[in-house]
Amino acid sequence: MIIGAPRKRHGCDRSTATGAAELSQIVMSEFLLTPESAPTVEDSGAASPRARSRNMNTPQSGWLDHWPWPERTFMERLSPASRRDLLALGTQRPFQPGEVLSPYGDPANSVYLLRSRDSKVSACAKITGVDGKLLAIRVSGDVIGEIAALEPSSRRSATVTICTAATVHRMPGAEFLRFLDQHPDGWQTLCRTIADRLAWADQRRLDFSDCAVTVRLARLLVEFAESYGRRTTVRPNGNGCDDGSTDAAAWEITIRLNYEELGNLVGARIDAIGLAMREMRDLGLVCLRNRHIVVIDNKGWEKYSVQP
Ligand SMILES: Nc1ncnc2c1ncn2[C@@H]1O[C@@H]2COP(=O)(O)O[C@H]2[C@H]1O
Repeated sequence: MIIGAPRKRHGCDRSTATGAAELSQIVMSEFLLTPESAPTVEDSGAASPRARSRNMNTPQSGWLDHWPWPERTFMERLSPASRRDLLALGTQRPFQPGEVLSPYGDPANSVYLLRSRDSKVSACAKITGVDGKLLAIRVSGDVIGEIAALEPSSRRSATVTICTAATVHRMPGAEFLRFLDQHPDGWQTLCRTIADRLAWADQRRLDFSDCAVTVRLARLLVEFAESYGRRTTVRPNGNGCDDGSTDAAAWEITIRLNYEELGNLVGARIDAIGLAMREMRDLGLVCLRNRHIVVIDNKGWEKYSVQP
């Protein structure tokens, strides 16, 4: 899933419109292409001998038959047979947070399938544009690098950085295209993924032009909580979240995002994000635990036309 494929549509009062400059910056960062060379995972050679020995072209891939792929991801949408065939392609290797999977402008065209190492914690990758601004997040079950595979003469449209320990299945672009051709649900699933991405971008642009920063952020946080939240309980104490057994139900967003990254996603400056977070904290809607944002189940979200 691409955070966040839109599930709800909301309008906003035009009186809360934000600057067109902010909007155009985000739009530009999605479409500008400037070739640039940087070392890539692909340039560092094929998979290590260890990784090759774990090539999924083995019957061992059967244990992934029951893997809990997150909802609306490429893998979740494929039929079990197609899923098995995709996992049998290419090689896999572990990645650590901070490792760059592919840099912006790179000419390589492998396709990557992201997978969590632990079925209870979703792996994530951050997608950043040429200006280093966060454009999107991909999680376990998503394919990454499909754009260059579709047009082999193009360069990577964004930098992809792993943000939690993950296993990455890598396959040559041509093999991925063959997979799509040979499986009835292949192309359809890829199109649905790209449609989600377009819809999300459209919704963000609507929000950017119509809604106040706090509303944009509230919607994003609730979407993140729905898609990537881990159920928990909290007793908010003003700043942090004290754990408690009988306290408010909440969702801890498993992906760590700083204010700058949140600002990139909703088209706002870091100080505006700080103010919006403070407002939500004061209303008992969010708190912070180990630098993870916790979204608290509270009627107060209705103020922003959302409810977790
Ligand atoms: N706006 C975006 N939203 C989600 N994923 C993206 C976005 N821009 C780029 N990507 C992904 O990042 C990858 C970078 O390499 P590719 O251009 O081959 O394919 C790209 C997509 O898989």
